[in-house]
Amino acid sequence: MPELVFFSGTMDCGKSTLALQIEHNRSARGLQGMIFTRDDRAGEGKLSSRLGLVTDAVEVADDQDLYAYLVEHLSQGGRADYVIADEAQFLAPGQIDQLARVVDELDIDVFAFGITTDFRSKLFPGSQRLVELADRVEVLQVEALCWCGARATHNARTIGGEMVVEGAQVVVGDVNQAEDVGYEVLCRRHHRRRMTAATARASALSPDVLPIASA
Ligand SMILES: Nc1ncnc2c1ncn2[C@@H]1O[C@H](COP(=O)(O)OP(=O)(O)O)[C@@H](O)[C@H]1O
Ligand SMILES: Cc1cn([C@H]2C[C@H](O)[C@@H](COP(=O)(O)O)O2)c(=O)[nH]c1=O
Repeated sequence: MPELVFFSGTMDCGKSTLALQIEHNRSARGLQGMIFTRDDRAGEGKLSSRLGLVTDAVEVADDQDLYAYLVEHLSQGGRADYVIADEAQFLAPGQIDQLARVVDELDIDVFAFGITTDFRSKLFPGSQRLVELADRVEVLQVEALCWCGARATHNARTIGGEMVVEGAQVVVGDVNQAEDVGYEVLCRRHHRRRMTAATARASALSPDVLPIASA
C-alpha cells in the first residue's frame, strides 16, 4: 500500500541527506521520482544536504496545487513512481492534503521531510497537517545533540549566539551562524532556559558562578 510518510526532526539531523539517499536508491533501480522543495538554503529549485549533496527539485509556490501538478505531469506522459517533499514544514496545510490525495488516488508513495516545530517550539502549519494525515511519522535515527550532550529536540533561533523568541515564523537560515541570525538545536531543558552554547560558555566564565574559596 502506498504511504504518506513524515520524516521529522530538528534542524541538522539528516533529513535532506535521507531524502537524497531515498532518491538515489530508487533511481538506481530505474524508478523516477518527483522532488518538491521550498526555500532550501542552496537556492530555488534545489534539495541540498550539509554533506554536500544536492539535486534539482520543483520549487513549490504558495498557491500551487501539488495533486494537479502531478496529474498534469502524468497526463503529459511523465513518470512519477514516488514523491519526495523536502522542507515540508513550509508547505501550506492544503498542500499536505494534496499530497495525501496523491497517495490515495494516484497510488504513489510520498516521503515528506521537515522540522516539526519552529524557534518558539510551535508547530509549523504544514507539519501539523502532516502529523494529522501521515500514515507514519518517523523520527530520524542519527540524533542531533544539544551543547550539553543530550538529544536535541528543539530548534532555537539565535542572534549573535543568543536565543530570541520574537520574529517571523519563517526565516531561512542555518546552524553555526554565530554572527548573524542563525539557529541552534537544543534539548528541551536548555530551550526552556534559553541557554545556547554561547550563553552557557559565557555564564561558565562569569565570576558569579566560580566556586567561592572558603575563608
Ligand atoms: N563534515 C561532516 N561530516 C560528517 N557528517 C556531517 C558533516 N556535516 C554534516 N554532517 C551530517 O549531516 C547532518 C545534517 O544533514 P542534513 O541532511 O543537511 O540535515 P537536515 O536536512 O536535517 O537539516 C548532520 O547531523 C551530520 O550528521
Ligand atoms: C526553527 C526554524 C527554522 N526555519 C528555517 C531555517 C532553515 O532554512 C529551515 C530548516 O532547514 P533544515 O534543512 O531542517 O536545517 O527552516 C524557520 O524558517 N523558522 C524556524 O522557526
